[in-house]
Amino acid sequence: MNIPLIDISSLYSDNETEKLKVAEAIDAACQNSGFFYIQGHPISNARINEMRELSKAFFALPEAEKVKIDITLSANHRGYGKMKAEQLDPERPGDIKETFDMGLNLAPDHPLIGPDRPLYGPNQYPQQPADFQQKMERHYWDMLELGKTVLSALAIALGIDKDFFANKFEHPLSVLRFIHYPEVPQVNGEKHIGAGAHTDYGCITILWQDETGGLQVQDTTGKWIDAPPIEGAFVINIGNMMARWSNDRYKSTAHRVFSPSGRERYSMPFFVEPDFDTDVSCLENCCAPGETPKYEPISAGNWMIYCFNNTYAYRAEETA
Ligand SMILES: O=C(O)CCC(=O)C(=O)O
Ligand SMILES: [Fe+2]
Repeated sequence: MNIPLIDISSLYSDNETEKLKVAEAIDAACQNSGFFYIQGHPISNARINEMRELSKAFFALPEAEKVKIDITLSANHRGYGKMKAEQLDPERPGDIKETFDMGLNLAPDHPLIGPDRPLYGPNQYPQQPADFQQKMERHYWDMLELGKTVLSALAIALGIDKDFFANKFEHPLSVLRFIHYPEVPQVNGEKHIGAGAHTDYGCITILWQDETGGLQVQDTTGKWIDAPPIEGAFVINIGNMMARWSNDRYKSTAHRVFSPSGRERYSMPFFVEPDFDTDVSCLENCCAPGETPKYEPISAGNWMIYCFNNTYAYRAEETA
């Protein structure tokens, strides 16, 4: 299994032949490992450094400050997730990481908010620094544009209307997340897992990771393959929603963060997820005539809720 590095710059040009080449490279990667790197995207190094500093400053706040915006206080799954709040691999203890999640910031009285769509609502932000919200939201929208650009190539690759995905992000469920994996000393030579083995829930994930390394992807034989950091590149992987849409033409592959060194690490995934009510059912050309699709239709939002309830103890208790 290999994880190719794909230059997507021609997706920003008018050259249809070159776009098609990018789409074909992405198509092959999504069928093979479900993972690829991108370069030639418009997110600058300066921006990444700015977000990196913001993340570091946030996690360095006193625990008492961070828990004021704890994710358990949010009706729509936003805010600070403390150590072990998330258990990605049900076979292992909670993840040794802390997180901050933000998304589309809707005022509490927005008409989309209600018991039928519990993932919509306001964000929770720390009080300091003062420009935290502005920086987060600017990056959120820029990452969403990047996500939509990659999805336009996926639409070409899947042979569907090139705007099929583009018009499904009016009120996206997409989430920008900071993750901090603290330094963990090795005990009895035991290897340390920061994020347990899991697949992602949404369409695609666009991941920035720092220089530490530790991301691993499982191949079809069960072996773990390193997906090391490449400067200036993002790692992109297919999530379950895209696997459902494509009837598993595209693979939602298990991955984890494994840290033999136990060294501190920061990462920043952007989960590209469409509007709550988006119908996720098998694409017409991903199922042979007369064949039954592998997955039942479901709305994007209900799928996300189902997934969150399985990985967060606090949510499982609420819904039990
Ligand atoms: O931290 C990483 O590199 C990966 C995190 C991840 O897989 C996730 O949040 O879904
Ligand atoms: Fe993941």
